[in-house]
Amino acid sequence: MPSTYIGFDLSSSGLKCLAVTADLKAIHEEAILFDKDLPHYGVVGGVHKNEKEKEVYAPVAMWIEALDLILTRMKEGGFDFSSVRGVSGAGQQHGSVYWSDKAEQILASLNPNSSLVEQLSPDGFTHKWSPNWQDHSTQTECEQFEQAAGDGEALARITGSRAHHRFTGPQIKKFHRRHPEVYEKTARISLVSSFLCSIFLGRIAPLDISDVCGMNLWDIKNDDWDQSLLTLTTEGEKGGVAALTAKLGDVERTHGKNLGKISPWFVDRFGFSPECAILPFTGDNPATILALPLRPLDAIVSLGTSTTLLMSTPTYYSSVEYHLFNHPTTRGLYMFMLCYCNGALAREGIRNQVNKASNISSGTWDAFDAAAVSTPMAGKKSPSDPAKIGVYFPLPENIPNVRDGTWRFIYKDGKVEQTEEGWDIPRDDVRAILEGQALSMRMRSEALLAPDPKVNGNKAQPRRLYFVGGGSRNTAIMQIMAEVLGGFEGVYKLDIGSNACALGAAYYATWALERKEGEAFEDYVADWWDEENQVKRIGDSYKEGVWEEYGELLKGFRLAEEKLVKIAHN
Ligand SMILES: Nc1ncnc2c1ncn2[C@@H]1O[C@H](COP(=O)(O)OP(=O)(O)O)[C@@H](O)[C@H]1O
Ligand SMILES: O=C(CO)[C@@H](O)[C@H](O)COP(=O)(O)O
Repeated sequence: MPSTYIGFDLSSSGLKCLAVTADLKAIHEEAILFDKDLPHYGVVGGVHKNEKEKEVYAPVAMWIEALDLILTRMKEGGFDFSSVRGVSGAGQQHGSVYWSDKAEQILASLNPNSSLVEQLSPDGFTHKWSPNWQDHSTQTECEQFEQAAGDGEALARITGSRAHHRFTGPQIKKFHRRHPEVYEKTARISLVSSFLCSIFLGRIAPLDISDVCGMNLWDIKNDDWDQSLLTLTTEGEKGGVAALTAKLGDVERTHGKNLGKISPWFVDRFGFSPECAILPFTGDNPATILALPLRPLDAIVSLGTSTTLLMSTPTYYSSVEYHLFNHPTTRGLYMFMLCYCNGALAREGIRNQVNKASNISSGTWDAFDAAAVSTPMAGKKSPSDPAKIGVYFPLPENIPNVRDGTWRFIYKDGKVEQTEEGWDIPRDDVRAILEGQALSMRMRSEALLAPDPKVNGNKAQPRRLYFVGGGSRNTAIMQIMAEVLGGFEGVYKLDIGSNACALGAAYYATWALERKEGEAFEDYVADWWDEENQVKRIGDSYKEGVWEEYGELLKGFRLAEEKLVKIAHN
């Protein structure tokens, strides 16, 4: 049996695991879906919601039980854990886990005859929930963060992002305001990525240098915590900054560092080699960019619960419009990200309405897809018809920062009007949601894709457009989004697209252990990259005339969004 390397993805909807060999061939995939496989937690989409307080949170015990279950299934399926040389992983970003002072001792002495959940929960934690990235309960804290830095732009210059409800700094500040005695009793705070890593390591793991940028606390350029933001976070809390930095622990600045050997619990219970190495675990989006040999101007659209647009860039050019994170493997590179709360769930909402209108009861995508491809661009049956523009936010949104709702517009002769006149609802909503989601991404990535006469001529579009995530199973969705976004070298989907994040984590583990002295991650992946088998070309993305016509529609979309922000500002 050749050596293998595994990557985990602890995402919103489930826990996924993927194993590769040193030449980056995927050999095994496994997934646990929280709603279906662990129904006793009563979650929907992996989370609980308190609508009144705009809180969204997940049970930490469910994640732990999922880990035991996924490994059990792999073992029962015949997976040979003794072949695993290294483990890495990824976690949904921004979520935090609150460990008790007993946690280190429990982690270090796990009994292989008992499950993880029996041993770690509840004594290992001071709080049994982890705030989820869909949480919108920290408006006050976000305002304080931006004021402390000067404004949103200034905060983005320091931390890579303006203040966001889901970011861990504002969440921790709210946590000690709401539960001061629980905060005080908390010995350590992990991100979801370092939480999962800690279980494998048998001690609390350091935070990852990329994932730490999702906290609004890390000064990216100075490579350290921002002291004034830590002070703000701990305001009114008697332990102050010293207590918080002790709870947060170290941030691992060495990319690909071998953090130590796997905890004996995994050796005894599942047959891992005692020599198996644990590598840093990063955020789900940083891990996704590791699943492909991304070059400058290549863009990934990840169609998961959240919908994200990801790029790798050497330029630290911050803005309130998007996020910059440290690249997970390469110093001096940054990950550019747009992240929408209303991704897959919003698309599913329209799908359900279309199915209901056609008396289709199951969650199939056929009627949605048929409506998507048979509706003309912007719902215009003839050139003189007004264009239809729709914005669908079943959840409050970050981009732009507005409340939940649905807004329909028509656009003609340079003017937008909010109206449902002429709309065939829900049929026209299908094309409108896909175009609207892609137009928003196009509008906000234009600066990074600035025209370059040597590369993309005079068109602000990506080189290659890659689709990943659950929605990359859907050709109609990808086709329409690709027409809006362009991609002068074509549109591709990753073969294991619905598991890109776990794949990126498995590549990270492989590179960390197998690289030659000083070999960059990009070079390692490029050496083993098998274009024919790892990606599928879906077609030409840039269609002359179509992309330009969407450029015209973008002017209407911009006006519609301006109107919307006025009506629905959070
Ligand atoms: N055939 C399909 N067409 C469109 N969307 C799909 C299809 N299959 C799955 N999805 C979407 O993929 C989403 C899950 O994607 P995934 O990347 O696994 O999510 P996450 O990593 O956020 O947990 C589901 O919410 C579903 O809407
Ligand atoms: O909040 C963000 C990124 O800022 C989300 O992308 C989360 O990281 C969770 O993603 P999924 O589990 O939905 O893919």
